[in-house]
Amino acid sequence: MKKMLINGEWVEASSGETRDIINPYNQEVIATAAEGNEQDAKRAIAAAREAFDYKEWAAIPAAERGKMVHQIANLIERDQQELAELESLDTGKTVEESLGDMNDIAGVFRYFAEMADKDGGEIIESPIPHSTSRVVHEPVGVCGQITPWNYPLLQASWKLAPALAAGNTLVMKPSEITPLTSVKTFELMEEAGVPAGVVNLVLGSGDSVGAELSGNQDVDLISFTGGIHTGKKIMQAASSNVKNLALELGGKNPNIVFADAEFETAVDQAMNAVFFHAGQICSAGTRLLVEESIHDDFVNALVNRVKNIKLGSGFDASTQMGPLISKEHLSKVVDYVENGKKEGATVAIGGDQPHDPELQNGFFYLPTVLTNCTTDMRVVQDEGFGPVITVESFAREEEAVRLANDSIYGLSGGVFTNDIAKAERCVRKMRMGTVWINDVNLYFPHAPWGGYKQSGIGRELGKTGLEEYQETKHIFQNLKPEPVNWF
Ligand SMILES: NC(=O)c1ccc[n+]([C@@H]2O[C@H](COP(=O)([O-])OP(=O)(O)OC[C@H]3O[C@@H](n4cnc5c(N)ncnc54)[C@H](O)[C@@H]3O)[C@@H](O)[C@H]2O)c1
Ligand SMILES: C[N+](C)(C)CC=O
Repeated sequence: MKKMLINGEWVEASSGETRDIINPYNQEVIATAAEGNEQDAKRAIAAAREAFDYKEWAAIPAAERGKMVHQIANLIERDQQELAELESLDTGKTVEESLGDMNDIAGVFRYFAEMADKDGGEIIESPIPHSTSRVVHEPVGVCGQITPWNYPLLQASWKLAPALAAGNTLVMKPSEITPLTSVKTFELMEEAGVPAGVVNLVLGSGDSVGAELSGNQDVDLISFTGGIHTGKKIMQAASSNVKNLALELGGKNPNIVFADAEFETAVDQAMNAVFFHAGQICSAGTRLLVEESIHDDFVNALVNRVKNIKLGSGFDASTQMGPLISKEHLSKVVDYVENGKKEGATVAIGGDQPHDPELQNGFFYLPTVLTNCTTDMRVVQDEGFGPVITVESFAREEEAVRLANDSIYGLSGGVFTNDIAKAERCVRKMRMGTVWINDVNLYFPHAPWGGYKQSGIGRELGKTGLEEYQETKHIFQNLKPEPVNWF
């Protein structure tokens, strides 16, 4: 039984309810987890409040917090194989991808550990005679953190590491369908010496635990990664006590390929952009925009490569693409493509579930390329979150940028060209939080991550990622206090 960590104790749900955790490759039950509810969330919030307001955590020097966060990184590195296998069991992604995630995750903890004691505040030149003025950064308080199923531990690490480094306490709710690596990591945080009540883990559904975290008056900040519709609900709930709010939402990310790009690289990266983790990536380059003069050659080359993508178990070293996360999500991807066909898109390859008998117990969908797409189609505008790429063509640079920006989302985008000036012109006009030139889907702890437009509010990672977990306080001191005699 996977339990919840509340105030330093591993507990079952107060209701006694549990949930089966399913392997998306074969639908086997891989674990049973406590299914918490609002009452469990309330207890965890109260513990985090108490730990922040009245326990020794607030007095621990920043350097000590930094050491603790470093130790979490050490333990993640020690247990990376076990964590990677749990992540692959839970999500279906290949163990190779999960090992890459674990390496990134340890790096995130190290990055924020290093930052923990580097901020000594700032002296302001006071305009008032005989006074001093300075700015200090303080933790926000109790943080509610809600994470999705596609990168369960990676997305959690982007929240846990800065929150702890900045001196907050927290309650995390992972996706109810992928809690395994979060449970293990909370065990590691205990082992690293994080005091009781500072980190709390509540398992359960978004409607109960997630809604409580978003609306509860004792939570000072809510940090959410997930879909746009949930993000809007959380934003509304967070208004009840004007919480600090960080939203990392979805994307419908364009990848522009100009005729002068290095052809083989652009084809290869167009595939990397969308077929890793079966396209279940917020920044997946699902909208391919190809210059007219190379459109047909590009599509042919892409289809020839896509034919060879090997689907299978994440635990088989030859597998390149695993299943989708769940039956419900598979049926959404099926509907998304079927609607695209009705709208007039042509299936160049894929467009169906595989017929291979070995894949029939898993939630597989074939890697799919849709051509004859136009920007007004739902299949081009909506985030499908599956292994599906739509192809549009353009004649001129301005048209490529206009098509790229024609979206409610603004998470990420790519440009492939050998003309540096053209690349720079394009990326400066693209309304997205991350843009890549001649590359795709790169992220690292030092650079901020987040979205323009409806892809979110705020930034994770980088210096900004720490600042999200800090309040800014101005301290003014009068060095020559005397009556003003105004009244
Ligand atoms: N921008 C990013 O960095 C980023 C990263 C990863 C995933 N995502 C996005 O996440 C989405 C896929 O994840 P998902 O399907 O798990 O998203 P989701 O919005 O369905 O769920 C995310 C989390 O929110 C919880 N939740 C659901 N309803 C809630 C409510 N009413 N109140 C509070 N919490 C609630 C869920 O239980 C889960 O833990 C995609 O849209 C993807 O683009 C974005
Ligand atoms: C943010 N990222 C790219 C790690 C995962 C998005 O789903």
